[in-house]
Amino acid sequence: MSSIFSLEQYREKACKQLPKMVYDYYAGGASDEITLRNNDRAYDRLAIRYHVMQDVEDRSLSISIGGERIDCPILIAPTAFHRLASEQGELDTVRAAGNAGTVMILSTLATTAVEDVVAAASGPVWFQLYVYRDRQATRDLVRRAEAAGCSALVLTADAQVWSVRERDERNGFTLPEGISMQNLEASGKPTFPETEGSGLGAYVEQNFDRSLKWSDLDWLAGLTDLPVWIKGVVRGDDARRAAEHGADGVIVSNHGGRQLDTSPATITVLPEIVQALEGTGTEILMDGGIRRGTDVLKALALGADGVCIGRPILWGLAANGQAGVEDVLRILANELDVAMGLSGVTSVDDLTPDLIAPVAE
Ligand SMILES: Cc1cc2nc3c(=O)[nH]c(=O)nc-3n(C[C@H](O)[C@H](O)[C@H](O)COP(=O)(O)O)c2cc1C
Ligand SMILES: CCCCCCC(=O)C(=O)O
Repeated sequence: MSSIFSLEQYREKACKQLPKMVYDYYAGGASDEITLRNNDRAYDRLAIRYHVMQDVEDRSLSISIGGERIDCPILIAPTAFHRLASEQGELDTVRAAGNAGTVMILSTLATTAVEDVVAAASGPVWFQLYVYRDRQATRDLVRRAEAAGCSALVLTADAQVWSVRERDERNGFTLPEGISMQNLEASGKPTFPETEGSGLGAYVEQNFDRSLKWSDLDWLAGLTDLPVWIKGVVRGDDARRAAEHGADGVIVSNHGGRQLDTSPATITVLPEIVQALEGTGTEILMDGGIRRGTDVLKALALGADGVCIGRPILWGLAANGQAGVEDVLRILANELDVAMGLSGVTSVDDLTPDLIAPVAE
């Protein structure tokens, strides 16, 4: 019987086990980490106005997303470098995703090749795309993701310019010998720069396309038959533009507080984005600071079709590999199930905005 009951306990365990450079990279945010903290805290400022006497004997957490039915509305956000947390890295994560009945979104910067990840999967894998200055390298990534069997592409739009990440600078973040960005081997862009301080900024500077604009979303949507999502949106007008430029889905995200510090907590901008996308058929996911089932419930009630979690997956992975990731997903899903039952709701579709109210001061 596990003595871990919460995602916070997984974070504490991972913190004890991981080298400081890795823990800080996973845990950290941009600059003063204000958005990082606000992502978490914003859920506490919302109360759940629950119903009673609703017969909640039979409950289901299943949802349809991107044309697929999955058991659990908690998806795995794309995060780089899983082999810094466990030897099997992304293979552990994708096996856990399959057993939990959810989607894994694989990072461009995975430390396992997309072909190997999909081969180990028993559920859907989506591919997160960073657009490289070298468009042929970007096309190659798309073709590899398609050929491997990924079922959607997720274009990350909030990292054209690298943020200031003081923890990584202080620690001189680098990739250890033997760990590399496996999806970029073919395009000859696998190397992590040797620099003073963190190599992350230098890599992004050299490789990511800073000129990314809305017409590039049309370009990507025209390049592939896969559904295209855009990740990193925090405004209604941008969400609407994304839909106009061919996005099938939008991920409301501020990159877990790792890019523009003092950008808004994602749960606070979700209603604006839901409103902007009304009637467009564009699906909505959101991430940032989700650590409790009640956080998930609030996001779903305010109009997200599902949520993603980033760091808690890495904590599970570091603490206990595949079993740790499965346990993180199990704990959060169980908390959501309890929160739904106690709110008088039996299915995700029945979570509605009237359940949520600002906490009275
Ligand atoms: C260590 C780490 C690496 C990340 N790498 C990527 C990435 O490669 N691509 C991407 O689009 N987002 C990346 N993100 C952002 C996550 O996809 C997600 O937006 C964020 O982690 C959600 O917040 P949470 O960690 O509070 O759940 C990363 C986040 C972390 C913590
Ligand atoms: C190799 C440099 C880029 C790493 C990007 C991973 C990421 O998005 C993050 O937030 O960290």
